[in-house]
Amino acid sequence: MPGLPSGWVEKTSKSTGKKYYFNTETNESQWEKPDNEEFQVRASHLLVKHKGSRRPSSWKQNVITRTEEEALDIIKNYHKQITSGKTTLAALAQSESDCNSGKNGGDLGFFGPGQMQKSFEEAAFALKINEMSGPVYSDSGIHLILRTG
Ligand SMILES: O=C(CCc1ccccc1)N[C@H](Cc1nc2ccccc2[nH]1)C(=O)O
Repeated sequence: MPGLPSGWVEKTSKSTGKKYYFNTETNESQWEKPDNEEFQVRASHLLVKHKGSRRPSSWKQNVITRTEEEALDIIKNYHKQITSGKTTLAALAQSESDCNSGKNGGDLGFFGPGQMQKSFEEAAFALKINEMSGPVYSDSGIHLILRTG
């Protein structure tokens, strides 16, 4: 679990027994766990699903029938197109990603630990800013991940 930003502590409300968060430096309190930016990354991704994907359907194709091997060949081709400078991950995500985030160039926004599938999270957190992964497998299919923040 990501830590709390400095100054924040977790408390339990005496009246409701609910957990809340109190900042010992500012004396502010809030019900939501404060986001810890330093534990967050921002990333975009390009997803190629296959017949074994958790949800073998997408805006592009109602029923996805390609095999995992075929998906890997496609992802490797996209990886080559991006690393050669022929195109960008955002452009390919827009036209090719099997995830709706493709509409937004594959941008997933900021996320912290525990928010994405483990294999995706580990790959994204291992990247430097502006670095792109190789093929990353998740229950959704095979991804290319670009860390942007
Ligand atoms: O879960 C979603 C929506 C993700 C999303 C985030 C932010 C903006 C727009 C979409 N789509 C799945 C495919 C999928 N599986 C993922 C696993 C990890 C990260 C992104 C993923 N995308 C699917 O369509 O099966």
